[in-house]
Amino acid sequence: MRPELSEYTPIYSGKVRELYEVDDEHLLLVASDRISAYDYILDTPIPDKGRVLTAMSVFFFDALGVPNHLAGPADDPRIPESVLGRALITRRLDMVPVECVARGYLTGSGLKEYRANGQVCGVPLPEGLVDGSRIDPPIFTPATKAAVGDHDENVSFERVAADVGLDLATRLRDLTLEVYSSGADIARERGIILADTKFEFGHTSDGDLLLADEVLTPDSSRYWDGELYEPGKALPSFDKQIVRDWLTKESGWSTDAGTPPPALPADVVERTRARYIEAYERISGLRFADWPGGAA
Ligand SMILES: CCOC(=O)Cn1cc(-c2ncnc(N)c2C#N)cn1
Repeated sequence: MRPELSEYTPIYSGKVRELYEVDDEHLLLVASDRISAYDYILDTPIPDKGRVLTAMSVFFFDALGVPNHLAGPADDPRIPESVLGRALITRRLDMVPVECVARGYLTGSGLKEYRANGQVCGVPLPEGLVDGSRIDPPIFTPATKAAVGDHDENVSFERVAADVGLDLATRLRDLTLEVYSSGADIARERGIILADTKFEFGHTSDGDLLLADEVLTPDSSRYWDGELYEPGKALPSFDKQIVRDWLTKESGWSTDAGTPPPALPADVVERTRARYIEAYERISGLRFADWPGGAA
């Protein structure tokens, strides 16, 4: 008999995920079906999004072989039925307050900084790069965690070293670049480009540094369709572009409307759900139908 979610104490609620306390040593990390676009949380959920992204995290945690915070399988008996398949039991860590970002392609806030001063987070880049340019080797571009609703602030490696110490900053950079490169190689072999990603790390009570949070999901990374990539061509988001295009080209809403986006039509929801499942099955080589928590 699985416990009810109400038996666990909620300790954190993000835009699309929640964290609960299971006991002194363990947490329950829950991924919702909510989707964000243009800094709004949309009213319309994408069925199974939480389960697909949880499956992606587990695939990468297993594939990357890096010490991490997972403390049980996807069907762990401590996971309530209501969130089975979109929740994981994790070790409770002392989180390092750094958003550990790796970039293999120049876009987003990195591109904005590059255009202003030819570097990103203090890392100088070659001249002449444009939106979508490859950054090889990838770079570590950390950020400080912003308050809910704000954007994270890009900071330099030196600032991270000043905040957490040079040794830990160096380990965070090395691990971030190693894990990103390994994950990006796996995805690229299967036709999907992970342009950039954000990791979080934490310490155990014994002082071990573990990879935490979600890893290499479409919510923590930019997913691009490798078949569409051309050097210097910024790509639409593999998972969110259907929603973005409907919102800005068909719904009558616009990002400067000053009003929340409208509800999504059923076909946009279903095509978006299918894109998440396609990304998971292509990258993992596994069937989403085999993942726990599906309709009985
Ligand atoms: C709702 C999702 O959580 C976050 O966005 C960031 N966050 C992570 C923790 C955390 N805290 C202790 N131990 C952990 N294993 C974790 C993890 N993961 C807190 N906030």
